[in-house]
Amino acid sequence: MSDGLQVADVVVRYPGAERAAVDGVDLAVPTGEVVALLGPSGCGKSSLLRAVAGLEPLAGGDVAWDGVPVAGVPVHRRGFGLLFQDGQLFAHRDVAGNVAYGLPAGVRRDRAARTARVAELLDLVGLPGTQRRDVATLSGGERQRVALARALAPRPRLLLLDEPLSALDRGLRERLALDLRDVLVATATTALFVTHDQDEAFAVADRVAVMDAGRLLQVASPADLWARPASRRVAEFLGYEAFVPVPVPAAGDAVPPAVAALVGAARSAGVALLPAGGVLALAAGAFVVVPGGEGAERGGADHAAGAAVDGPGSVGTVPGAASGSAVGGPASDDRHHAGAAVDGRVEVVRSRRGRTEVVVEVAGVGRVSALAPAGWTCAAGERVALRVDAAAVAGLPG
Ligand SMILES: Nc1ncnc2c1ncn2[C@@H]1O[C@H](COP(=O)(O)OP(=O)(O)OP(=O)(O)O)[C@@H](O)[C@H]1O
Repeated sequence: MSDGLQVADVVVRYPGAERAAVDGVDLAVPTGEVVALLGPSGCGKSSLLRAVAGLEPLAGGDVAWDGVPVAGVPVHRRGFGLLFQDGQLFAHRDVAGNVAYGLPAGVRRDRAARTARVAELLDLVGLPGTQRRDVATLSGGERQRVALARALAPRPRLLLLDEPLSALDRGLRERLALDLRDVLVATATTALFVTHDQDEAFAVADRVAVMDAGRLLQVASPADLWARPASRRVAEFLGYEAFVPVPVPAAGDAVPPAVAALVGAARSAGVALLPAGGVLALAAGAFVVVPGGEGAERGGADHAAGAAVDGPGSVGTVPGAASGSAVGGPASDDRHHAGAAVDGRVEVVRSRRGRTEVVVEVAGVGRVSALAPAGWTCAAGERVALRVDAAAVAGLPG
């Protein structure tokens, strides 16, 4: 028998709606695991969460805990905790009163036990000593911490969180996402966490379930999802910004140097093998600016010579290309050389967290965001040398 939450072929349909909001979803969340439901607005994340909670009726499928269906069990009897975007604190109770509200009746009635447990929960969420604070005086982040303490108070067997951080500003959200993960891990809480923010999903969850148009597209650990998105749709949603077909092998076909460099670097770095007809997905940072243009000079030879496909799913340089900048061949395991063959035209220069990031137009690839070393900058219109960072490149099926 499986432990934890099992969602089997669940369908949620709203009256009058043309299509189901949740359309046959299967998902398991074993005890102790934190799973993020990630997807664009309207894809059905909240509907699925609410169906698990018992707040929406199932139009099909089953929800079970430890193998026992919970469909007939009322919301408050499921042993599931809920936390929403607005923690919905009780304005007429202080912090301790809000947290204590979540405690089981036995603990709530025992004054010493209640005091101790409230203090323990407030320590856990990083708000020690705030018991007597009026909740109206708390910041948005503090309010959500209190709401989290209240939700954890009854030790729910499953905590359902619906965009709990989305009302907060970005910096705070990032910090709270990490704190939230720490709290869930420290309390061994099984959790299903809805978000539309990739970074948040990756920061909080053990596994991420990517959802689109009522269906699950892929469920994997953050690292696996990032390295091996199952489809272009998933990759787009994770933030991959350019897609380049892997050249189909045909002796003598010219391959743009940037594409040759990408394929070479990806192969060298062990990116999942690229079948002929597959696609390379590039995230911001797949190209990195090489200051001083030393890469462009070396790349000049490649540029002039062009490159050619040399085997199934692989790319190499044509005979005559400078060997120091050969790309993609079995003998070339050098990312720097691979990338040094490439240059691009800067279209936009912007600053991100004090570092320069440029949008470059790269022949054969298109517009991509390239990262620059600290302290470096340039102007729109300049050509810059680029190298490939295979950590921001993934292979997709064609
Ligand atoms: N109570 C409702 N009645 C009718 N349609 C609804 C209801 N709630 C949601 N929907 C519709 O169901 C679909 C899925 O909505 P849902 O809120 O589950 O998506 P979501 O992924 O959580 O979106 P968001 O991130 O914007 O909250 C949408 O098309 C939405 O308009």
